[in-house]
Amino acid sequence: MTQTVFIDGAAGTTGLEIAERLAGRREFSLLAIDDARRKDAGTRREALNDADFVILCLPDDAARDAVAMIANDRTRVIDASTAHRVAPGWVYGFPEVSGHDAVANAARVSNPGCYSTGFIALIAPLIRAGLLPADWPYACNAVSGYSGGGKALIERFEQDRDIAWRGYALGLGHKHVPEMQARCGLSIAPLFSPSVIPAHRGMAVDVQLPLAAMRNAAAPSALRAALADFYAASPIVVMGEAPTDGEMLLRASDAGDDRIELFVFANADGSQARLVAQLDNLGKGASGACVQNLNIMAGLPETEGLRL
Ligand SMILES: NC(=O)C1=CN([C@@H]2O[C@H](COP(=O)(O)OP(=O)(O)OC[C@H]3O[C@@H](n4cnc5c(N)ncnc54)[C@H](OP(=O)(O)O)[C@@H]3O)[C@@H](O)[C@H]2O)C=CC1
Ligand SMILES: CC(=O)N[C@@H](CCC(=O)OP(=O)(O)O)C(=O)O
Repeated sequence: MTQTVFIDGAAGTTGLEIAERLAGRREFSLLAIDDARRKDAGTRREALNDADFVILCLPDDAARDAVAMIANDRTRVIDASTAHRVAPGWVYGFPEVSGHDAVANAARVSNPGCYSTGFIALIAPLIRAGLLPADWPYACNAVSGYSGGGKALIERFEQDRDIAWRGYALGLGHKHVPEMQARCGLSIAPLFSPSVIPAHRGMAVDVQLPLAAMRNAAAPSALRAALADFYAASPIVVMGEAPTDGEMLLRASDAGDDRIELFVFANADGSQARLVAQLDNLGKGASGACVQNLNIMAGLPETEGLRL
């Protein structure tokens, strides 16, 4: 049976990429609203209540408003915004970490932030396995392609070709920190330093571990083995091949896909390690993850329509 999907915010960066991934899928039909009425509350309310599934690709306040407009208990929601990622009653839409069954049975799913996806993929399984401490002040650097900032940041980077690097969230209060802390079960908020590079898409998330100074931290080989074991069944979260030439590259021309690759690097005596996740901010970092969650909620194979 065909199920109906309404993407609220379909003209935005994340929404457009979801629509592309759903194009040609016979299991779903998209409810479209006239472009001139896409911000009209009455038109949206009708579509929000008609659809079997709603995917919110909106700023946080508009996402909260959209949820409040749903007046039936049939419509199921995936919210790509930050609004509900640590909210009670919402399942965190990272099935590999939250559990596929939890997502499959949920009425409300919050799609993870792009940076959070990298951090949580690396850290959550290792904390759970007792191989890293939950009470360590983790530090994380990350770079993102500018599409991570939506239409406004795309326009800015495409108009000012002179920006080579943009550091931000300099008050150390990036909006992804609460979900990183909560979903990894950390007692101390991670110190998170994001930045943007002049590439349309792509992301690297990098966690530095001074293992010798940490209580109850396992050796790099054990960290690598535990991540490989935890994600062994996943076609989406995979261990990357260690580069043989000593460098990792993000290429501005990279088309991206919906996987995330994890790496564990270490020094010779194993006293220091770096955990690195490489992903597409618009793939597993946003639109790919939305489609994966939609598939699971609809009882379909999780990789249908994904770019793997
Ligand atoms: N880009 C990314 O890599 C990621 C984005 N996200 C999240 O996804 C959500 C969407 O982001 P993104 O696609 O990048 O942002 P964009 O700015 O590209 O798109 C947002 C869209 O929402 C529309 N919109 C704004 N307010 C309303 C409203 N009241 N009613 C209806 N439509 C509205 C905008 O309209 P208009 O076209 O007129 O501006 C725009 O088309 C955000 O919460 C973002 O944080 C999450 C993970 C990664
Ligand atoms: C490069 C850039 O600006 N990135 C966005 C996060 C993108 C993302 O994950 O979005 P949400 O958490 O908003 O859903 C930012 O840092 O605000």
